[in-house]
Amino acid sequence: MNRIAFIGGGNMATALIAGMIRHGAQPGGIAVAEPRAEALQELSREYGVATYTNNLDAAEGAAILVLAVKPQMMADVCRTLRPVVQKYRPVIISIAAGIRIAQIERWLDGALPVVRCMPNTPAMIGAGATALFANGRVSAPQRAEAQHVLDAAGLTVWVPEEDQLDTVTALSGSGPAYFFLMVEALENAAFSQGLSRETARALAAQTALGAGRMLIESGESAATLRQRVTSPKGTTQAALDSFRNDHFNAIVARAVDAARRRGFDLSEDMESNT
Ligand SMILES: NC(=O)C1=CN([C@@H]2O[C@H](COP(=O)(O)OP(=O)(O)OC[C@H]3O[C@@H](n4cnc5c(N)ncnc54)[C@H](OP(=O)(O)O)[C@@H]3O)[C@@H](O)[C@H]2O)C=CC1
Ligand SMILES: O=C(O)[C@@H]1CCC=N1
Repeated sequence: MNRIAFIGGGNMATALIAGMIRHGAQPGGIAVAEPRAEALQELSREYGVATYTNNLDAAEGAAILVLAVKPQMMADVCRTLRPVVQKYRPVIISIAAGIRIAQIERWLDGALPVVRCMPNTPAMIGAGATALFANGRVSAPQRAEAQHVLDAAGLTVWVPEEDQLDTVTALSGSGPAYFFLMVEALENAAFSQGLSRETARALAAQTALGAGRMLIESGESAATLRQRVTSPKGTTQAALDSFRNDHFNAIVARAVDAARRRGFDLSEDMESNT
């Protein structure tokens, strides 16, 4: 694997680095730049990667540059990286929600190979889901390298249009939070009916795990698996009827649309602020 540098050493960068190391990447080939000294110490101690407080030092000579800072930081971070990017012309991988490839190229001052992707936090345990999109300047070997980095975090899929990444962000990027919210709500409902907090939490979490594994391992659709739980006129039917009466599908569709629109707004905000 070519030398890779991460700009930003927060949650997602750490998750991706952990995956790469688990899959046999050499720590010496991974550099991370990050302002927080404690985060750098932890990355160095845990994974043995090279750590820097200066972005340019980390990016020096890298063939792959992963931009893993908040969307609001992207313009400033890209501008400071210009000299090293123009010198080495690495493939750029951006994981920032909303930020467009055209913006990244403009902030980095030139036409560059850029892969924009959207991973999610289950990458921390190798169970991530990532969608990727590459611009026309990404070569086949660079595309394979980008995929290799994200493969270490879990499932990867390529999407044919960049705009689809806003929907991906609203689905799988933010999605873990929706399932956590559901588990919290189930836990609270069972607690209010008299189960202990501990028991409610354990049963809700294990139910999420079991349902998730069945979705992946059974090869059957969510609808089929749902129907198999639902005895006619039984308890599940009562709950599902209640969800339906409360317009569950419409609630979810509105939430996913809000997330998608927020992704679009994040890039627009950067236009007005930069
Ligand atoms: N969290 C998630 O579920 C997902 C996040 N993403 C995307 O990943 C990106 C990172 O998110 P996440 O890891 O959650 O955020 P974090 O805040 O955990 O990580 C970002 C890191 O970048 C550091 N940083 C800030 N300024 C700079 C700078 N100028 N140069 C280098 N590093 C800097 C931050 O340090 P400090 O804390 O000191 O500011 C922080 O440690 C975002 O763009 C987000 O949209 C994508 C998919 C899922
Ligand atoms: O909430 C966010 O903006 C980021 C992107 C996807 C998940 N977390």
